[in-house]
Amino acid sequence: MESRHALVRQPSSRLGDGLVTHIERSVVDVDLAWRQWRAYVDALHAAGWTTTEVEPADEHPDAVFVEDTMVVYGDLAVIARPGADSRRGETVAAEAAVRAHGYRVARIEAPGTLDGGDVLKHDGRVWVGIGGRTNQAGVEQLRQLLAPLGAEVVAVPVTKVLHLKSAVTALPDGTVVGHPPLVDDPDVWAGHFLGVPEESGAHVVLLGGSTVLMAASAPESAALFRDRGLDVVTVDISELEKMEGCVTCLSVRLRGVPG
Ligand SMILES: NC(=O)NCCC[C@H](N)C(=O)O
Repeated sequence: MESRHALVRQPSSRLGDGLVTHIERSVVDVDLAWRQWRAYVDALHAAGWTTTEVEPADEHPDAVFVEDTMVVYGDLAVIARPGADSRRGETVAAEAAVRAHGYRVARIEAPGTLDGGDVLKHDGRVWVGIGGRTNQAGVEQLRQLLAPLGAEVVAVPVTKVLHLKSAVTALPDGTVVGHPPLVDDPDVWAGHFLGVPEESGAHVVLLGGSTVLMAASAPESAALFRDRGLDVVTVDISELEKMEGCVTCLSVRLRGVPG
């Protein structure tokens, strides 16, 4: 069985000062955010995952969104170069954590930028969103780094939401799910795209087998997935959603056995 281990990172006490781009800023209850983050980590544990906490970075309000710090493929961790200046320093401790798990490490270098949240992987294909955070140079570097591992990197546009995985993620069978008004070009996944009725219904974390984790804010999408035979676990992440976060960006899933 594949390993099930995830990197997570505690929310900063300054979470409410994080970036918001496509939504209105609203007041974050940091204590509640903490409890919601704990419940998210508990949900991973309940599904059989173990976790490592990346060293906290209280000076980085967005550090809890640890997925953005890297792209893990096979035994290689590609350390991101976040598109937002305020997030650049988040990668240092994340790199240390993934190295400690035995992964080889490469880095996106200037002028490239790339956020992990812009990278959707399924079965040897790697779609990378070019938009507010990830640029063409970042995509080309990722293509070069992943080519020896057999991955096919496909660039896709992202203009309506923060990251590619704010728009689409993939179900266990490879069906790509997205809320149509927020997906730039669903034809990229022609024949494999499923529209969902809620924005956060587009965000699923694959927990193994037919189990997916998603936000409690998408009950109609959850019902749709249950009708397709999936086991759906939900968590309330309302305070993290206020900062444009979603279930995917709260962890880096390490599914392979490196080395
Ligand atoms: N992968 C993700 O969707 N990450 C969410 C990052 C939210 C954070 N406030 C940001 O703007 O960078």
